[in-house]
Amino acid sequence: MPSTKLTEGLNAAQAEAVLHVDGPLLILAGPGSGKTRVVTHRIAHLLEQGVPAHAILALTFTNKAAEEMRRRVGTLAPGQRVWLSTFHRFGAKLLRKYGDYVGLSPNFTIYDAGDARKTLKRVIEAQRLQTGGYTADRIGHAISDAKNKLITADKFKATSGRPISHVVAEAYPAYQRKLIESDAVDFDDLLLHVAQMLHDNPELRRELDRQFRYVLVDEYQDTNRAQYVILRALSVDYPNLAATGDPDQSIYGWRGADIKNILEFERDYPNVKVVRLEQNYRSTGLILQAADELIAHNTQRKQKRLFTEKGPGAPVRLAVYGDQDKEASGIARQIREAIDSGERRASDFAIFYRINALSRSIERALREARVPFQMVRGQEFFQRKEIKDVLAYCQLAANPRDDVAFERTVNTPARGIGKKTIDALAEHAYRTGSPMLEAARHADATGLPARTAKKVQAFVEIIDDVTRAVTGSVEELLGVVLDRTDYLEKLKATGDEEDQNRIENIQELLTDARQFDEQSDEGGLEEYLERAWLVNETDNWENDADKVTMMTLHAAKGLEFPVAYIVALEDGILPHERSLQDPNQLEEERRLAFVGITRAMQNLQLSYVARRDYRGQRRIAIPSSFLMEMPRGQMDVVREEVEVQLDTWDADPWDAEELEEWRQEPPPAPAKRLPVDIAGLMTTAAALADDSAEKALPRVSPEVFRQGMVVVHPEFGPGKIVALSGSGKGRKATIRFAKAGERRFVLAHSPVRPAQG
Ligand SMILES: Nc1ncnc2c1ncn2[C@@H]1O[C@H](COP(=O)(O)OP(=O)(O)OP(=O)(O)O)[C@@H](O)[C@H]1O
Ligand SMILES: [Mg+2]
Repeated sequence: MPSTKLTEGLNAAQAEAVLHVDGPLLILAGPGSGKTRVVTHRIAHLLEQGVPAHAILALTFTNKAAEEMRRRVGTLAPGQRVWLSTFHRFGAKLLRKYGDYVGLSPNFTIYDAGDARKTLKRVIEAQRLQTGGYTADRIGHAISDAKNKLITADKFKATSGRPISHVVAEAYPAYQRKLIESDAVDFDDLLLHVAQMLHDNPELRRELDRQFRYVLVDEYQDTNRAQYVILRALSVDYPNLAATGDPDQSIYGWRGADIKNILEFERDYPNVKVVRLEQNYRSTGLILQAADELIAHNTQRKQKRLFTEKGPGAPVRLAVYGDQDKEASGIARQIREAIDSGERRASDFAIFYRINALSRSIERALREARVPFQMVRGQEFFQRKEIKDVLAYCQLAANPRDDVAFERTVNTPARGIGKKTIDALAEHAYRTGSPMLEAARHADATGLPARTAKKVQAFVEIIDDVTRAVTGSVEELLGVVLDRTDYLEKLKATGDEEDQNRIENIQELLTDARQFDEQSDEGGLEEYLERAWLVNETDNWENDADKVTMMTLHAAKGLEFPVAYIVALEDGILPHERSLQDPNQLEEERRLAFVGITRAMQNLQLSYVARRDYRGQRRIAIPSSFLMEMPRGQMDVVREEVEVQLDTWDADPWDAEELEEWRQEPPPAPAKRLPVDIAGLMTTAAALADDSAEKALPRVSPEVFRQGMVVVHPEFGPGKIVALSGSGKGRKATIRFAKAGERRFVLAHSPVRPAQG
């Protein structure tokens, strides 16, 4: 039986899922249990069973995941071209073909967030809509929210008690009309239009359902309403939908992802086969246990079993640093040493953070330690001004109704067409119901001064020339744009260093276009632009480069690394401050931490610092409440801060004798395991409020403390008691710390200990 090759090395549950052919299938399982592996093997198995490649559709959330799946299917079933894509690119493809169902031409433009926001602003201005003080950004978010929930512009209703909804009720339909008039869509439309088109046109739905007979979705827990409806519509007559997911890894609630989709799956397909995978093949036991205990604190979840046969492995390290620079250099040093000793290679390591802003000190430290690294960041290249400028010419040539591209290009590079002229053209376009390029074509009839009209005319001629070049290769087309606009020459002429960088970027764009022309068989400008606009955060990640990976926790989903670091486990960062008021959001933050922890295969370090410069402020950092929820007794607790404090001791006005005593018998030495229960490190407000956490604090009687005594505090380092008051549980101490200054503690609740302890 040929399929044994595909199930070789799989466990029974995995094999069962792989060999399942017809009928709905739901694979619910924790991290590292082989869900993604099952999807690829299942595709290969379907092919082996004689299912034609074009009848299989596999949807993922990032281009990288799609690419990786394509690669793996390629090795299992060489030469077969299955449709593997992200939801958004799949949506774009369908709309190119069937866009007339929703009023789009095949050349429609995809607006990124910036272009969409510009359009919204223009609409608000042109129609003089009352915004009630809400910014275009806020309104845009509300519209996006509605779209993700499949609430179309005509169905959106203002609700009393939500003032913004009254603004949105006016702005949303106007914005949507403008998009259609511009033959453009925003990202959300790529799903919304498709869902609507499938809903409104039963014959089209039937046709596509038949075409995509087998649909597979990985990371199903992150689907939103629109994606759910699309999947549902494609699996009515041929209900061969296979979804894999882990509700505990749902981290896109803020983008409308809805865990309910999993529950509805079981309702919509009553005869669904549900497979649970329970063996984790990725991580060692102690890492898994830390993850498991953390996620157990989420209330809205089902308990899952997950085991590993890898043994306990190394304990999870919990490292405390003085500040973010020490955190960064500490990590860089560890990595450097592991590489130098030959124990590890750079690509074994990943460093995760909650937000991109935290990456700066790490980047610097890795550079100083000469550790090669790659930072995975979104969209950047195609978001650069010069790149958007040049591509906007192509965009306008492809779609003459694209007013955003018109406004971007009409005076870039500067050709003496000012804001007044542009406003006059916009006004004329609005009145006559025509696109701005059309208004520009009749510039002499718009009442503009003759000289200005001439300049506008010259611009229109450039666009016409570019339009004639659209049928050629993308590289040639870009050549025509650069040639007709003198874009490069004008940058060269400024002599500005920034502009010289821009020139290099444009050259990189030309290279990118050349590669595209060579590789794509269908090719074409739309395809190229689509690729440019639908880039994901992880697109620039090279998984075969020997470099340390740095990325946000969101980007880390689905990946794995032998060694992982999660930095800044501090309240307000992870969990993010936005989530602190809302239990649902707090649970999503916990899932995000869970995703991070479960990326690690053999080693995991979690860290926080005592002081962090963040958002332009230096502040005392409070360890994340999530740390309290993990099995701290089994972690390796490492502090590097005390040493630092001693180094700066001289600045302190304490007497020399006392200092000498300190040096001879130092408190917890750097980089050594503390005898203190790690719970003692957790001085969060939560710890004080939470009875069980309090019990875990080291038991030192408040009566032990004396005036003048040298004590140590896990965050602030060593300090000296300068005042005492009260007694028993109410005994309070004022302690002066070398760096953090004077602070007051209720001793019974504080982790302060005598220095010798
Ligand atoms: N039966 C197996 N035998 C050996 N290794 C396996 C087996 N199944 C999966 N693996 C390996 O375990 C690791 C995790 O698998 P995979 O990435 O498919 O898990 P996942 O469930 O998709 O995880 P996540 O939820 O994080 O996306 C991979 O390195 C994979 O190759
Ligand atoms: Mg996976």
